[in-house]
Amino acid sequence: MCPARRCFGCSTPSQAEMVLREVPVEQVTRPLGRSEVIGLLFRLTVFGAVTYFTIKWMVDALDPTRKQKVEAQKQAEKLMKQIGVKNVKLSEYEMSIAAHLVDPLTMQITWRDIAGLDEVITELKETVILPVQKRHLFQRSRLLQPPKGVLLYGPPGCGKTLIAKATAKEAGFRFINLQPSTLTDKWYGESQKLAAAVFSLALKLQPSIIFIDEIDSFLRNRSSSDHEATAMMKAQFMSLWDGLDTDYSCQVIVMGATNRPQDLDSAILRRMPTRFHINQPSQKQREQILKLILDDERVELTVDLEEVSKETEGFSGSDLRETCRDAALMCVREYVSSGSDSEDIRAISQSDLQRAVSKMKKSKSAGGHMLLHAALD
Ligand SMILES: Nc1ncnc2c1ncn2[C@@H]1O[C@H](COP(=O)(O)OP(=O)(O)OP(=O)(O)O)[C@@H](O)[C@H]1O
Repeated sequence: MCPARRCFGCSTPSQAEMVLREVPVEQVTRPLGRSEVIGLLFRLTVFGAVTYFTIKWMVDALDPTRKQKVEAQKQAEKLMKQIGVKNVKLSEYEMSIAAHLVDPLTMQITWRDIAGLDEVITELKETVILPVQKRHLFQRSRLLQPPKGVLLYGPPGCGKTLIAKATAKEAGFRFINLQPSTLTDKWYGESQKLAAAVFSLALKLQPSIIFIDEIDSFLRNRSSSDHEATAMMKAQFMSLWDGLDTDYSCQVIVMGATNRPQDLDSAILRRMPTRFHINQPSQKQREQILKLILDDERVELTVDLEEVSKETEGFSGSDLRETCRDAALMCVREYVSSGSDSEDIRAISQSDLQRAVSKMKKSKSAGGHMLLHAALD
């Protein structure tokens, strides 16, 4: 007898045919019973579910950004709870942007924390804050709508970030503090989804400010050397930004800060018609900043801040703060080294401030030399 199939050479039936002959015909052709169908469906469902979850688990395990995403999600959920945002469903990408969200209620910076920039503050109040706070007064005028883009430019450490935070705080805006790396250090294609998520999140949480520090590093002059994904992300960012302009009632402002406005793409500059130059503080401004920084500190009555302000030409607000901190630390160091068990640390004196100023001048010029060498190398 031929083993497997029917042998056409002879008329002997194959093994398979023999087996089939033994199964009654009605059993092969009869329709399945109800319980058999249910059993089959159940088995198919279990099989499908196991396959789906296994594949999902494998994809998750292979995703290098998974840990970051989980962290971002936790952070975002915490923040959303804090700011009382309920019933707003966020996508995975919006979640990772929401991790950079700052609640105006928990934000500490107000106008009172900024010295010497009264003109900028007044203009911001008129152009940005008032139209938001008194919407009904401005509603009918297209000209008086708050700008969708504001640029703060000037040397580092002079208060650009302070101004942005205080604006959000005073206007009651939610503040999305975006570092360029959030969008650019991503896998191919992710940047665009994240850029879209920035705007969709800002709209869901409006009124909100999208603050982009070092906006030049992110939206600099477009060049042919741009990576294709970067170029696409920039283009998309701009078109989403334009979308804000067409939506008359939306309350989202993009606020950018830069030390290098000349590096900004002209298309970006056009989208930021309201610009503020936050320059290196003048002598009068330095005196005001020093006064503010030392306001809550123990300072000898003989300290002459006008004198200190004259000696600190070229210092930024941040340099002044560091100088005052150094002077205060001198008092602490003296207290520790004297082994005193007195309840008080002595007040900051004029000579502490003068020593701290010379130290800062030295470190600034050393920094300057280092930069010069780096540029020449
Ligand atoms: N006008 C100011 N009044 C009070 N403090 C100031 C002022 N300018 C700067 N400072 C101090 O310097 C710190 C740094 O300021 P800020 O971060 O706003 O500078 P920036 O211009 O954003 O700098 P960067 O370009 O480096 O981001 C502030 O936290 C504050 O302590």
